[in-house]
Amino acid sequence: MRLKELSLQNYRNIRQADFTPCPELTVICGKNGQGKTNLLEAVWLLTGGKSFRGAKDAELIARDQPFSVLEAETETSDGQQNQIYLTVGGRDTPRPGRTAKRNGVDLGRASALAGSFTAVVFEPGNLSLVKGSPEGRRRFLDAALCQLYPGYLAAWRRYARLLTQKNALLKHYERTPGAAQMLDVFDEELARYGQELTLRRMDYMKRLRPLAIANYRDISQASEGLELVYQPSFGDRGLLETLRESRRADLKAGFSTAGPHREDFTVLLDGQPAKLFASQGQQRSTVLSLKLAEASCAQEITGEHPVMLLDDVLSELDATRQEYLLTRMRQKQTIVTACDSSLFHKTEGELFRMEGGVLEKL
Ligand SMILES: Nc1ncnc2c1ncn2[C@@H]1O[C@H](COP(=O)(O)OP(=O)(O)OP(=O)(O)O)[C@@H](O)[C@H]1O
Repeated sequence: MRLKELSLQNYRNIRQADFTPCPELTVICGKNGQGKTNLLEAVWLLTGGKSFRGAKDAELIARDQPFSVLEAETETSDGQQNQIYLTVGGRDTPRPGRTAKRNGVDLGRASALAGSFTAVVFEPGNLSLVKGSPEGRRRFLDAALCQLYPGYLAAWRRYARLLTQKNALLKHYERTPGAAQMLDVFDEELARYGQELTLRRMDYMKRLRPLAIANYRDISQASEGLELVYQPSFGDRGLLETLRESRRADLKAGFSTAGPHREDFTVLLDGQPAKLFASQGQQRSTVLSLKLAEASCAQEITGEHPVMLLDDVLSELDATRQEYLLTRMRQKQTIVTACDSSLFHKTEGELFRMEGGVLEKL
């Protein structure tokens, strides 16, 4: 996958910019708060996903403007070109929110762009993948699986809705006539969709694990070993049996205590839980290994390597780890932001400077 051109108007602090990234490594350098991440975020929006910073649509529009416009040309590895036209409109405009056209055809919501342009983003917030709550690790797997299998999102939504309903019933169990039978029905349905989610996650982990381990070995020059262990919520007897066995615990807790919404994966470094012991640099190396593995998995499954968007990736990495990344980044289209451009002078990447929302090729 490749981004050939992107032009922006009134996107956050960027009034107007024309960006032609290199087919391999492109570096956006500049001081803090100049608009480097804003540019990466704009590229990410072309995937149809929400802002990776969790921003609301209105925050994406330059402060005193009614809407922003993003126009892009992308190309797949077999030469298929797509023209993407995406607008973010304020509440009072004729097209509020994020809407998109692809090759002149109106798609309505920008989320319908999913699949036409793919990217994997690394941003400093991802560091919580290692030390943060299981929810972040589940979100990492779910986001990757939603991009790869459209059916996954549908099953996930069904499961989430059923879970909310079951939890509401558990709260009002004593006051609801026929509650036990209703719980039986919920558990059967939850098991149906939940089992699908867990099996997909485990299958994905099987692919991701060796790639992430190899990436970590390369990044760290084999100075320590990564291991990932998925913890499914059920064993050979299946999810339905586990849900039935958890009934008493569910009633006591007032919520559903078992299922894919409680699963997690453990990250180990040299056999020790990274959650407890990983240093800043080791956390960063772990997340990078996972993100690079995510991109390789996508290529294995879809045939298309996503564009890598790496925000402030090199800080806290020692010189050996930085060098490994800089050489590896050359192989696929990668857009990196950095405050310190000197690191990139040894590479063949193209350099841009972002200053006060103005992008300039160096
Ligand atoms: N909707 C908006 N309208 C105008 N300016 C905005 C808007 N949203 C954010 N900004 C401005 O964008 C700037 C931040 O840009 P960005 O997050 O891209 O910084 P950065 O160059 O990546 O910096 P750092 O190196 O610190 O991460 C801030 O000055 C902020 O005020």
